[in-house]
Amino acid sequence: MTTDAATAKEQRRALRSLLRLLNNHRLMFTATTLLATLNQLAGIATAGMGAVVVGKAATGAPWSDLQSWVTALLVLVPITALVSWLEMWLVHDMAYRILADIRRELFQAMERLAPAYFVDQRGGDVAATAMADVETLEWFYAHTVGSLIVILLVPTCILATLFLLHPVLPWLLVPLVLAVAVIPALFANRAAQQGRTLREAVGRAGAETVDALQGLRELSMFDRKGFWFQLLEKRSQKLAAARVAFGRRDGLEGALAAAFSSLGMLTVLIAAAALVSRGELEPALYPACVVLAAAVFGPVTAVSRIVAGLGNVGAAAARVDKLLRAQPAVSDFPEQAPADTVAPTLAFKQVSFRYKTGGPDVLQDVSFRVEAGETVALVGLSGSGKSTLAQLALRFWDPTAGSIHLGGIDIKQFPRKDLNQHLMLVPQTTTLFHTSVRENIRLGSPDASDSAVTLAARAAAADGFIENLPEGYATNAGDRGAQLSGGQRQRIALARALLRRPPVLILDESLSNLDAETEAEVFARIQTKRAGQFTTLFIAHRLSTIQACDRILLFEGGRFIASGSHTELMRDNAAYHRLIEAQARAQQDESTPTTHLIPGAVS
Ligand SMILES: Nc1ncnc2c1ncn2[C@@H]1O[C@H](COP(=O)(O)OP(=O)(O)OP(=O)(O)O)[C@@H](O)[C@H]1O
Repeated sequence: MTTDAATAKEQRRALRSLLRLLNNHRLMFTATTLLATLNQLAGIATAGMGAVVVGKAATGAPWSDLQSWVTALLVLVPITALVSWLEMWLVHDMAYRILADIRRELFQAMERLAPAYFVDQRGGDVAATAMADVETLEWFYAHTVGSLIVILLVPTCILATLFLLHPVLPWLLVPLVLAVAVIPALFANRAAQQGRTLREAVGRAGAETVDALQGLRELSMFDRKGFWFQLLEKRSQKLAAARVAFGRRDGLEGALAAAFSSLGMLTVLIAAAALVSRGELEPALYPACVVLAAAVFGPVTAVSRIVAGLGNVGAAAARVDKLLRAQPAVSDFPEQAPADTVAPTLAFKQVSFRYKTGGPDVLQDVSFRVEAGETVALVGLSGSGKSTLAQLALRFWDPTAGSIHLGGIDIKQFPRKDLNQHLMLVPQTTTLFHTSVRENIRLGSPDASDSAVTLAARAAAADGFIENLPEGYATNAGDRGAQLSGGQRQRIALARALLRRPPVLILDESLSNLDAETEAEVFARIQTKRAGQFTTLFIAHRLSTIQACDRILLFEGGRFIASGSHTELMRDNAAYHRLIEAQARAQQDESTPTTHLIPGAVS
């Protein structure tokens, strides 16, 4: 099978799969299909009856002969308009309801797939699928599915009417009708490939635009705005070229359909004229024959145009379907919580992990246990696997080997929402939303009272600066927290986590943007709120934080190599000793950040 044919097959499968969404709107779909058929038939009947009136008037029929036709026409015209309006209304109502259903399914899929699946995806491209690709499907639901049913009904009715006028006439038309119907099939594979190129170009342009917007500051600083705008320009041109190529083929199909339609009408025009001159057809019916011959091509051409556009719609459907059917990195979250109460202990048992099959082992045979109420520091060189450990504990990924236990229970036995109740991660970089600081803190605890929010902010040492913001807790954090400093964003993220009172809390360099004094204050407040009761893991580079923890777990090259207090490790462990010496050297060097264990390792 050629690539084009495989693409077309994949798109047909995606479109078939999206047909299932009509099931929830069966009544509406039946009504719109009936209305579409009625609309077509009423339009053709109006044209046909008009032609009869013309024919009769031209052949000198008396007014009494015309009166009933004219009356019927006067009734039919407003009914046709009404049916047409109803059809347009209902068909779009149905289509946009289905688009809302698809977006709902897509957002559910994104939730299921996050975060592992999206590590390899471009945000703007995924956004283009959720917005532009879904919008493209409107054409499929509003103008394709019902119309394909109408194509079978309406031309059959017209050909039957022509048969009644003279049995030869429909047979002259059938081959040409079939030719018009077959044109899109001849171009289907090409159309599918062009549609795919077009949708990919839309996605890529979206991804590049989002990248540029998010990185405008960096592009400005490094004087690369021109380069990036050139790239955007190139993407735009590629998108335009994809649209032109699609339009050129689409236009050719349209021209061929128009040529066959005209040929069909011309054939009937000549043949009916010959029949009239031989006395086999009433002269008064001659205009009606020509009008019906033209009308038979109306729906066929319309559907041929619709099918010609299906390459674009099919490609959009394939992108939507791919996201809907993607498999999450972690599956089988059970429905039932394994226990009512869970002790806040965390244990890694012989855990190994690699991000990709065939990739390097990021963690190798890691085993350790953190007891309830302990405050532990995870320490190691940059890239030694500390963040990976934290993400495995949250089940963003599953270990390649070994297991992770919360309160003695394998975390695979927890439903996702339950696991998130017990275990919370404040990542290195956090996202604040374009809403008030209060709502940002309340993100994971929507029912929390204002005073609970204030207490959480206090525990994160965020209360002081929040109260000084122009509108206090009601101040908008800006787009992704743009109106706050890095340290302020980190403390809001910490308050957000503390508000949920997670039994096990992992802070992944979540205080790295704070100065040493503020970090020490935040650390002390966290300890006051949690020590002895809850378990806290600090992934940290700053010596003061590391020393203040009950225990230090040392990692090197993806392996857990030692555990103990600062004094014990300084005494017994050469690797730890080296790390601390590096820190001491850094402190002596004024040009080097003095508060970090690994120079330049703040990520
Ligand atoms: N999504 C990913 N896909 C493939 N490799 C990854 C991915 N994320 C991290 N890695 C790799 O895994 C290794 C461990 O990374 P990790 O972020 O866990 O280290 P870390 O100890 O937290 O480092 P740092 O202190 O700099 O934050 C690194 O070599 C990194 O390149």
